[in-house]
Amino acid sequence: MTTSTRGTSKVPAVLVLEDGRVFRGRAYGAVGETFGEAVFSTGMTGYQETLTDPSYDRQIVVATAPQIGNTGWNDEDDESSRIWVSGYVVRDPARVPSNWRAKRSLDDELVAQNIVGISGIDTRALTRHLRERGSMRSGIFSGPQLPTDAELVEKVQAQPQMKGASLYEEVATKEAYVVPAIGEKKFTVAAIDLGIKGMTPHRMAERGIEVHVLPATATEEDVYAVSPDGVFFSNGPGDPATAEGPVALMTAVLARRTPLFGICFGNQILGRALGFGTYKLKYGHRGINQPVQDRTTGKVEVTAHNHGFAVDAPLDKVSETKFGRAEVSHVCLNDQVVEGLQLLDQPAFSVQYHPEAAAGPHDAAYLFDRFVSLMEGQRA
Ligand SMILES: NC(=O)CC[C@H](N)C(=O)O
Repeated sequence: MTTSTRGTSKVPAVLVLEDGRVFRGRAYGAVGETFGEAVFSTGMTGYQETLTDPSYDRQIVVATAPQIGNTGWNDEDDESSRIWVSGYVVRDPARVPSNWRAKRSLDDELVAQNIVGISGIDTRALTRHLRERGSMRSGIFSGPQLPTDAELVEKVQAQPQMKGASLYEEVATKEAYVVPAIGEKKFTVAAIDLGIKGMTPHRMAERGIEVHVLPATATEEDVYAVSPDGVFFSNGPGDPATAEGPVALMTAVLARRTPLFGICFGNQILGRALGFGTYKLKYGHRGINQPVQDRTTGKVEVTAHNHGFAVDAPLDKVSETKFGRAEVSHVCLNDQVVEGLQLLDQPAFSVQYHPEAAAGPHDAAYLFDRFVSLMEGQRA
């Protein structure tokens, strides 16, 4: 049974990590139990976009910003049809949301969508722990009577790991749909939904692209049935090493030399289609303040990230792949992680981060223009 906590709950809650560390707090949102990979996000704004991003499926998100919920919940900013995080960890929840667009409080929305959270946690200590030990399996448990910590740790340790998890089919649309171009239609794009965020087709539509969003299981025939000028592969949850179907589809698209753009999971799939490996980062990149350098121009941009895996490609040389020469186009300046790939002999590129970034920043929006240029180039 779930009840609203309104940020003032007295119901005890615990966050339990798989290495045995336990944080005690109070119930926030729905009361009950939930499991997921504990990951921290450094965004100080945009929690509604974060919580509704399908790439957070099966993750318990820790907000490093100490106050959460101040602007409540509105009917405009969702990135998909529901909240996908499996749990939410905050320090100091707002008791009274205040924003002209707010329709309800964040904790009421968490209750309505049955999302178990915890508040009153020292999120700074927790983040430092995850930074030192790495992201790990965790659980939130709330209620008047909780089992012993040892029993809860055992429950957490029985959960599946994120490494090896195949989740994109679970979150993707089952039916194809069309997002019409805004203004004059200039291009048609087939977008493979692996967990797509609503802002992505919108950013394309703003540039005169009619976007045909196709299920994750779409075939080469489904893609070419819409006569696309370009093909897009979206962000998505889980381990890219499991994405055999999308890698095979992308390989077919590359063989036909159709202009191609990928974001996040889509970047990892391009990496794999080119023959690179992927690996799990210790604690990932999540937030809206990550510095990335576009090595093709030398410019540095501040960007939105949400990834726990990365592509293993050489930074210091052009690679020969079965689709010609490829290079690392973007790199994260915090840790030199690969943040983008581009082919030099055909029109295809991808980035590991989020140019659609609904909550901003918008430094990377030029990447959608780059995609448009590739499609224009192919027509010329
Ligand atoms: N936002 C995404 O597409 C994330 C991709 C992948 N699930 C990762 O964690 O790296």
